Amino acid sequence: MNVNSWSENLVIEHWPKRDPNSHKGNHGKVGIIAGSQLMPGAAALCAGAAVESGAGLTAVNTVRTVIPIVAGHVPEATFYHRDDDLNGFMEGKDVIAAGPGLGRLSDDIIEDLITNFDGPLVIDADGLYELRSHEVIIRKRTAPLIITPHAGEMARIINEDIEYVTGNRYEAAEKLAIDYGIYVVLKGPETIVAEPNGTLWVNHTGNAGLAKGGTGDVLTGMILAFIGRYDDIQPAVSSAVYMHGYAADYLIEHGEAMESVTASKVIKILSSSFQRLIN
Ligand SMILES: NC(=O)C1=CN([C@@H]2O[C@H](COP(=O)(O)OP(=O)(O)OC[C@H]3O[C@@H](n4cnc5c(N)ncnc54)[C@H](OP(=O)(O)O)[C@@H]3O)[C@@H](O)[C@H]2O)[C@@H](O)CC1
Ligand SMILES: Nc1ncnc2c1ncn2[C@@H]1O[C@H](COP(=O)(O)OP(=O)(O)O)[C@@H](O)[C@H]1O
Repeated sequence: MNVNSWSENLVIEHWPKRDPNSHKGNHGKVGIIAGSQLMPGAAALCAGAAVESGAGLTAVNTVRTVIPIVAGHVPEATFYHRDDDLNGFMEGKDVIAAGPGLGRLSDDIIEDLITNFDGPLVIDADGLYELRSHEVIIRKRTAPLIITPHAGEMARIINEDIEYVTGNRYEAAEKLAIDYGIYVVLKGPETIVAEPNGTLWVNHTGNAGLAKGGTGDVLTGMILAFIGRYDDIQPAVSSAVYMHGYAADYLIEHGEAMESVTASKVIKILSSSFQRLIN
């Protein structure tokens, strides 16, 4: 098994410099399909993390009632009604993430994206609920697919129990990545990024303060923004995972109690985390 560590030096080496002559269109036109009436926060956290991670243009596709809530938290985002034609939302997007707080009744959206969106696609959370039933269209897809399951979601995708996944993390991530030809981000302490060829990258940042609802939604927004800014998928995904954990570690260094780490605080400290490590 080919297991590597994604280190601080690799994050710095791959960090894309912001060209002084660039404009917003050069830093990723990213789309987020997230949120539902009872989970508006997932969309707000995902969009907030994308904006704070450097995405040039962030568009959010969500239900009508959730738009004012997300806009109140992320005025930089633009919006698209969930009921409107999905092709219109896909148009012009460099990368799309779908799933946080989506609810489990929106699988037609996931199927449509896998089949018809020709850029990198990130699927997380509720978007993963029926993933196993899409094996055939996933194998046919040519553009990159990145999935970000926690152990519970991974167990459902591979039809094993959670104990199997937690006891066989490397094997499970490697096998699924190769079988489906996708990038698998198996979350948890020491998150693993598996490439479609089976190469594994393990992350060593982060702490148990992250074990709280919403931090995965933040990671999805970061992965989305990083993919929008990088040339290659794996360095983007591994660096986003690294900086998500690094920001949580930085909160603890700043005197935050592990109990009081929140997804919103992770977003707020991203800027100084990037500043300390990179700039
Ligand atoms: N503010 C908002 O709007 C928020 C919205 N959110 C949205 O909620 C939606 C549901 O997402 P979810 O991950 O909470 O699904 P959920 O059905 O509980 O888990 C499925 C199974 O997996 C298990 N399991 C979970 N993690 C595990 C682990 N690390 N290691 C091992 N097992 C683990 C879990 O086990 P259990 O917790 O029962 O022990 C259960 O059996 C999703 O759309 C998300 O975006 C949240 O982000 C919160 C903030
Ligand atoms: N004990 C831990 N140590 C380090 N990172 C953790 C720990 N627990 C959770 N995390 C990280 O926090 C995030 C949780 O994501 P997820 O389970 O999808 O939560 P949610 O869906 O509520 O946002 C993941 O990035 C995971 O790697």
